[in-house]
Amino acid sequence: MQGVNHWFGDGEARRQAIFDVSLEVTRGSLTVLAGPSGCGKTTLLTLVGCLRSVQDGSVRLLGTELHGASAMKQQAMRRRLGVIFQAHNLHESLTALQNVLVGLQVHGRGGDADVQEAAATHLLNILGLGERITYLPARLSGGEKQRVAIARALVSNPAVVLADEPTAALDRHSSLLVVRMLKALGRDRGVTTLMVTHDDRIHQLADQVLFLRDGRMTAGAN
Ligand SMILES: Nc1ncnc2c1ncn2[C@@H]1O[C@H](COP(=O)(O)OP(=O)(O)OP(=O)(O)O)[C@@H](O)[C@H]1O
Repeated sequence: MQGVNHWFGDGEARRQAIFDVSLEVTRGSLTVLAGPSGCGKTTLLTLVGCLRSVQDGSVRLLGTELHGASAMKQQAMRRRLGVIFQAHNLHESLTALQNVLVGLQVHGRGGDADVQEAAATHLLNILGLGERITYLPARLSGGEKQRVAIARALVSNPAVVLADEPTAALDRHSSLLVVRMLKALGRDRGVTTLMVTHDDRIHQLADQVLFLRDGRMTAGAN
């Protein structure tokens, strides 16, 4: 990102939420975005994730400029991302496994159904949900649902993972598992993760921690 500004609302209600933000995230790294509630973390994630259009400044994602990118281009870029947001948005009528497989369909990945199912099952196993792959979300705890959403985001082998508080509902053991998994994906496959989290333990494991305050980058936690 270079010199990014962003506004919400129109007319009298128009407010600037992001002020001249520049940042760089290296391929394969785990970067944490931190800062108080309302400082603009989610806004930045949604700009990188092509979920909002860039209004001012430059956002380059995987070598592509997003400022001025067409809707089609933005859609194509979204297919290369794995997105984990706070609201899990699991389909209530689908099992854990089926919810993960939806992650592949959304990304337009064809291929052998058995291979896909094996990949999804493998991820759910690693995330400690092996016993629950046939459960509907209603029978899963908040943390279990969150892990299904994580598996869904990762199953399509995204180049970039964007995660907003992905470990908020997880205990210490599961949080560390998820972060170690993301770090391993970075090391082995060059997957880049940009994550919003308040969890200090994750800050310690990150390659880079960026702090925001009132929509501006700051030098450190304050
Ligand atoms: N859709 C919107 N319309 C108007 N204002 C918005 C909208 N989304 C965010 N804002 C405002 O922009 C600012 C940044 O919000 P944002 O959600 O990015 O903060 P955050 O750091 O992610 O907060 P939290 O940690 O509470 O999730 C806040 O002042 C918020 O009220």
